[in-house]
Amino acid sequence: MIKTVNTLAPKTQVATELDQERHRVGIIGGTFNPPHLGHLIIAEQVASDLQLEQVYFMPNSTPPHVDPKMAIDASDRAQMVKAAIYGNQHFKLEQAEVNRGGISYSYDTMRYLNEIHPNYDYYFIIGGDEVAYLKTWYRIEELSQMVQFVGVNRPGQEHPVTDYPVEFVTVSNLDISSTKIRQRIKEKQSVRYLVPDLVAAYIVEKGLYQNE
Ligand SMILES: Nc1ncnc2c1ncn2[C@@H]1O[C@H](COP(=O)(O)OP(=O)(O)OP(=O)(O)O)[C@@H](O)[C@H]1O
Ligand SMILES: O=C(O)c1ccc[n+]([C@@H]2O[C@H](COP(=O)([O-])O)[C@@H](O)[C@H]2O)c1
Repeated sequence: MIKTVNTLAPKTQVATELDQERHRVGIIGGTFNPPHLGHLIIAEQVASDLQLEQVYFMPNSTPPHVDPKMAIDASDRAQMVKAAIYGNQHFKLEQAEVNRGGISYSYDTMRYLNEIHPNYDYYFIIGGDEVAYLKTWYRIEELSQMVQFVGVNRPGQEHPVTDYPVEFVTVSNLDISSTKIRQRIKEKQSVRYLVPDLVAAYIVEKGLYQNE
C-alpha cells in the first residue's frame, strides 16, 4: 500500500508541472470564404517570427461584421480550411465557432478557449487593416486582456492607430483576398496558386461560388 503511494507521488507532481507549462499558440479567425494562400503565408510567417508552437485556423459561424449572405455554409468553409492546412503539422482546425453556431463574437470564443486551455497564451492574428476597427468589436476591453493581438502589416505600411495592445508583424505584400477569388471563380478565371490545390478541387467538386 505504502509502495503504491510512493510510486504515484512523483508522477502526480510531474503531471502538475506539465499542466502549468505555458504554450504560445496563434489563432487566426475568419470567414475563410474561401481560405487562400494569403492566410497560410500570414500564419506561417507570424508563427516563425513569434515562435508559436501551433496556429489554429478558426472559421466563424455567422461573421459579426461581414454580410452573412455572402458566406457559404460554415461546414463547407471548415472543410476547405481542413484541406488548406493539410500536410502542415503546426496548423490545426479550430471548430469552436462552427460548433457553437450563431454570431461568432471573439470575446465569447476566447473566453471558452481560455477555459479549456488554461495553459495556452493566445496570439490572435488579424489583418493590419482590421486593427483600426478593434474598437467596434464586442467587449473589446475584456477581449484584449485575454489575448495578444497580432496585426499583420505589409512592408512599408504604417501601423494603424489603436487604443489596444497590438504586436505588429510585417509579412510579404500579398494582394490576395477571398473576395477576389470568388470574383475570379464567377468569371471562370483560374485561381491556381491563389488557393491550395485541395481547396480548388473542393470548390470544383461542390460547384461553389459559380453563380454569385
Ligand atoms: N492578404 C492578406 N493580408 C493580410 N491579412 C489578410 C489577408 N487576407 C486575409 N487577411 C486577414 O485574415 C483574417 C481572415 O480573413 P478572411 O477570412 O476575412 O479573408 P479575406 O480575404 O479578408 O476575406 P474577404 O475578401 O471575403 O473579406 C482577417 O483578419 C483578414 O484581415
Ligand atoms: O467579436 C467581434 O466583435 C468581431 C468583429 C469583427 C471581427 N471579428 C473576428 O475577427 C476575425 C476576422 O474577421 P473577418 O470579418 O475579417 O473575417 C474573425 O475571427 C472574426 O470573428 C470579431
